[in-house]
Amino acid sequence: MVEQQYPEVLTIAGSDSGGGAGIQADIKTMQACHVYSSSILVAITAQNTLDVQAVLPMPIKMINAQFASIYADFDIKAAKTGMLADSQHVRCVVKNIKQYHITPLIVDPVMVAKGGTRLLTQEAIETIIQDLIPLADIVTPNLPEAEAITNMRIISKADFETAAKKIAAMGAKNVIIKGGHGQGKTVSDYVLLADGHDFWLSGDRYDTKRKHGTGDTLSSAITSALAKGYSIEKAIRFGKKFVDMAIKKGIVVGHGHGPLNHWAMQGDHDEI
Ligand SMILES: Nc1ncnc2c1ncn2[C@@H]1O[C@H](COP(=O)(O)OP(=O)(O)O)[C@@H](O)[C@H]1O
Ligand SMILES: Cc1ncc(COP(=O)(O)O)c(N)n1
Repeated sequence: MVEQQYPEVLTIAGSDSGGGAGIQADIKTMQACHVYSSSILVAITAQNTLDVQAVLPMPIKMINAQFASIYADFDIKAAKTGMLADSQHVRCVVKNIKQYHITPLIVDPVMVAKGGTRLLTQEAIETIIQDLIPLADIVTPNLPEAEAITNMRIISKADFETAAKKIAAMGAKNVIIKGGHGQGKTVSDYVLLADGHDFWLSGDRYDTKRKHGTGDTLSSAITSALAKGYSIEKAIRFGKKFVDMAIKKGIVVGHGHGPLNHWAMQGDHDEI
């Protein structure tokens, strides 16, 4: 008999019944990155690749109970947040993050699903800014999320840099503004690190509608890499490579915004 230990990680997010985004994308990514994933469900969605058909936020008591269960038993090396539904649920998650001193923490401020359904109420954006972003080691907004958080339009490279500085001033240590919602042959994410060092992560923009769960996959790969002891910069670079491969080597599932291929880096033993 052989026993092995893997770094333990946690995702605090919503369930996607279609398996492409949310908790399911997180767990698949973490598994592929060879870390052990635990999960706290904040909301359940009835969802497929076409749209979100229904949303049910979990009772607050049940969220507190999940945190208590996890932290009574596991040695969580890194955690991430995803869909948090509304202000009350953001505040509940914040309370638990403080209570259990959860760090490093990656905050993916999920607001709207690819199909257009809101996954966070408008008023909760302010709660995320006030209460959650200051706790983030890394915050990973996409373009519309970064615009909502900073209340500015982001078009030019200079706009990305200004917006990232604004988010850093809100208390996030490191900021990634993802460029997936932009235009052009390449897709570029802008990274501003805590020490002021900044860089762009650019790659081919794949012409595909199979991009459901790209943000969840990126933030989960980064969380996994941090749990394995990578530096912030190395973890971010690894995350980008993981999501790039997972989009590039697509799989055929569903009739709409299809999921990614979380097996894409399997066998890449240098990286994983
Ligand atoms: N068409 C694409 N081709 C290659 N990479 C992409 C594409 N769309 C998004 N990405 C990458 O996927 C990650 C998530 O980006 P984005 O889609 O903007 O986030 P979200 O899923 O939160 O909306 C980023 O690293 C981005 O560069
Ligand atoms: C439960 C849940 N969490 C997150 C997303 C965002 O993923 P995407 O932007 O790819 O739709 C989603 N659709 N559902």
